[in-house]
Amino acid sequence: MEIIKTPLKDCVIIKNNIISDNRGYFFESFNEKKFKALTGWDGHFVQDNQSQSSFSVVRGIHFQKGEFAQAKLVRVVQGKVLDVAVDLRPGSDTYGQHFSIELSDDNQYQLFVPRGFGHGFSVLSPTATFLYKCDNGYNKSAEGGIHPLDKTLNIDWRINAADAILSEKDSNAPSFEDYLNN
Ligand SMILES: Cc1cn([C@H]2C[C@H](O)[C@@H](COP(=O)(O)OP(=O)(O)O[C@H]3O[C@H](C)C(=O)[C@H](O)[C@H]3O)O2)c(=O)[nH]c1=O
Repeated sequence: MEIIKTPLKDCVIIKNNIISDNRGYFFESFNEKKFKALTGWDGHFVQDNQSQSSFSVVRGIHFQKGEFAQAKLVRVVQGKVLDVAVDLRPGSDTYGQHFSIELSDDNQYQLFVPRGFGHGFSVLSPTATFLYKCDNGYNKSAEGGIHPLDKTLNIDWRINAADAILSEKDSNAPSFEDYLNN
């Protein structure tokens, strides 16, 4: 396992050690001791989630508020997505900035999205199966969101925005400006 820093402090890429042989491949998809030693993170994951989406779906930008905020360790086990983390930490030098990375069953990269970030992804393959660990449980009443096509965030989802498939919740999410003003 190798940690690669991103321009957003504490948001890091995990490059896994893929062990291949004549049968296929093996890698440790999560090892708490190694992960904590390499990242310095002192949290604990309590929930695993899985979703499957079709091409051109965009899920996000989501976060949970306050004490219910979640750090996430995200990966793709089938297909390819563009994964995006948005720094929403008050006082952060990179507040409002985002980092995007292609996660796929080919590169087997993972992204650690700390608490205080918004998160979303777009699907670049016919289907994508997305898994992620959370260090805090789901709390519907603490959910927050920003419209993924927001002009201020100006995220290039690498799909045709006009074809983006959004949930009703995401279609009605506030703009970044409205988020800032609330
Ligand atoms: C997140 C979550 C959802 N749900 C239920 C609520 C809905 O009935 C259904 C779908 O929820 P939602 O449309 O919010 O799912 P996504 O759009 O995939 O949202 C997730 O994907 C983006 C990219 C994220 O980063 C968030 O972790 C998460 O919000 O699952 C649960 O029962 N537990 C959960 O932890």
